[in-house]
Amino acid sequence: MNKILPLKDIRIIEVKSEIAAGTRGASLGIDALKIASLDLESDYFARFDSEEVENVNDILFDGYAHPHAKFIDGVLTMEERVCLQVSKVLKMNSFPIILAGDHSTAAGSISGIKNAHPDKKLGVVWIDAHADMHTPYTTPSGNMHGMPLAMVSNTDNMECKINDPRSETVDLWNQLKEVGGKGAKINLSDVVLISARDLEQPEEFLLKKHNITNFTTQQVREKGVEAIADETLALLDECDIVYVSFDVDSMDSKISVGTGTPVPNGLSVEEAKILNTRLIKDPKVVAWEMVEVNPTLDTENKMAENAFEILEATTNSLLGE
Ligand SMILES: NC(=[NH2+])NCCC[C@H](N)C(=O)O
Ligand SMILES: [Mn+2]
Repeated sequence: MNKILPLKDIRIIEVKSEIAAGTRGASLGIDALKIASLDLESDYFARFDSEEVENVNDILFDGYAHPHAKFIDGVLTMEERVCLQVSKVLKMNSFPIILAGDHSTAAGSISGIKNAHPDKKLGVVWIDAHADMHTPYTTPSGNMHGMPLAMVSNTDNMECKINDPRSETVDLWNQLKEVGGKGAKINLSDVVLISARDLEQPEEFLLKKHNITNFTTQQVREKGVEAIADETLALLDECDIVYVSFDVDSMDSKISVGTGTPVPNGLSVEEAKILNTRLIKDPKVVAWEMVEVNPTLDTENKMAENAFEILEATTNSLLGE
């Protein structure tokens, strides 16, 4: 193992939270990545400082009280904690690489970025099988990992209302939208989706309403991964800074067995690697996140090994290696 001194000050933020997923085990994803790094004989986790955000996973034992926003009280606590940590790392002039369990805490990451850069226009690249734009009023499952982009864009999507959440749920939802400061942290029109292929009607509605681009897996193949990365960044041209969120379920269900909501027709490991390594080279990108590795659904830690390869390659690309 050869030690390489980091050029940029990278800080790893570990968020072992899994309360907002529909299946159990995503909190173990970060440790699965560490095991993968050892099996692949990498010194990755010795190279960077890392800090863990304390989780509230114990509330899972009590059962949920809000059917249209399961464990929303815990989600609120986690968003606040992640927001604080991400904001702190950015204010230290470091680059946060966030390794998280379920995708809901990406709302905390985005709020933290906005908190550190209140005057900058923030764009989001969301590489995911899902659009994660539901609200308690539209969710088919009540799982809040399907809602982070609605939380940070101050979206209720009442036009597509199908659920009637209780007033206690609505109160907590309104508090969630205020984490890191009042009002929207991003505009949905400043989101680019890549490989989102399992959307419900309320999300399709938002895509149309805000003119959101969703590059399909087929387009990635036809145009080439590099071209898609460049087009994505060009679409966010008016944004001052960019956050990249990589949900491992963006990869095809043949490889993404070890994740809670796998979907066919996704990216290959190689495509995901090229995409992330290319995107992170853009100086506008201020934070990168990987989520939803769930080793309890996997065999022989395959997903974490693939995901780790992408993590290491992406980090090296950031460092210019
Ligand atoms: N981050 C994720 N894996 N999200 C999956 C969301 C699935 C579905 N749209 C739901 O709301 O339940
Ligand atoms: Mn997701």
